[in-house]
Amino acid sequence: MTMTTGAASRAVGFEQVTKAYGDVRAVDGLSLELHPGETVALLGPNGAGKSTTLDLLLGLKQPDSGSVKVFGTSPRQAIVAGRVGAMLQSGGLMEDVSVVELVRLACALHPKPFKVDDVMARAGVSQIADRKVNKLSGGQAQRVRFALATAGDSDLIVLDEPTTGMDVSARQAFWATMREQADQGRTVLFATHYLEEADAIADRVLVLHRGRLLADGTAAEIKAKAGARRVSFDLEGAFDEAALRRLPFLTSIDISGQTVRVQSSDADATVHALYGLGVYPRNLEVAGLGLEQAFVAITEAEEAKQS
Ligand SMILES: Nc1ncnc2c1ncn2[C@@H]1O[C@H](COP(=O)(O)OP(=O)(O)OP(=O)(O)O)[C@@H](O)[C@H]1O
Repeated sequence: MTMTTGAASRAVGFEQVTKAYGDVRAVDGLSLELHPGETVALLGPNGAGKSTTLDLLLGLKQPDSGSVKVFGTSPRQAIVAGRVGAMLQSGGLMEDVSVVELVRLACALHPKPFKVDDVMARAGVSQIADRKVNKLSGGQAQRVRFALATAGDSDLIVLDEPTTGMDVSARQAFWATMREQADQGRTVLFATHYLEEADAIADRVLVLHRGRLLADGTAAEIKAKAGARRVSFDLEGAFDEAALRRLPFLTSIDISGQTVRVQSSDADATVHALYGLGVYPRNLEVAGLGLEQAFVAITEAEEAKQS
């Protein structure tokens, strides 16, 4: 991938990056470029390489080969320059300090800090300013990590499973704030297992599998890539279950009483064949896959290819 000098200084790029632990290739020839103002979700099954990718991006791990550039410099240089804010899953919070003391420290360390009160308010931790950080609930600790990640005017915000442990209103407030950050031209990259969040929030979705990029596009493009559609209908009276199971292009079928739900790689052909069985389906619905089903279809197809 080649970038012009101006674009390179604004972009975040992985070029043919590989990182192995013994025999396990956690990241395997990964190339991608992230742009200002993008909100990007990083998805993948357990062990796909998401955390390793974020660690490489933050300079916490070094690639075995390939290069990681953050705004045209190394991840370390970008962090020292205050261009990166991060919220990691495991990042322990200091013991025995209060929330406001910790946020003050993060602001003091940032080259382009925001006002402590603003950071606290944005992260929704003003009410617990004097609480010791080792006495916080899981969701409160996440909000404090969020405050630390947004203590200054960074250009890239990296979030690993940011909403784990947050209640519904905390999640909504969190994502509204992240949307503002992206609207102001920052790049927001988050790894998540909550596919509905990726669907609702991300402009771009990256699907990792065994360290490789399986899909890269909008949520709608990823759903289309999976190809399959959902068909559901009700049948009256007795019907031939075996014949239903033999319908063409089915990738899955679930028969529950009189209700049948199938997933088909060619819904038109499946529905046509259904009428050919001489049954009269009621409440027939044909719908695209949700991001979660598309994700499962894409990763399972890849597993099947590799085994
Ligand atoms: N320090 C390590 N030593 C050895 N193997 C590791 C190490 N860290 C990660 N791995 C392996 O590398 C692969 C990628 O792990 P990684 O944590 O990046 O995946 P992930 O997508 O973040 O997974 P999860 O969704 O479970 O958090 C896995 O097979 C994991 O077992």
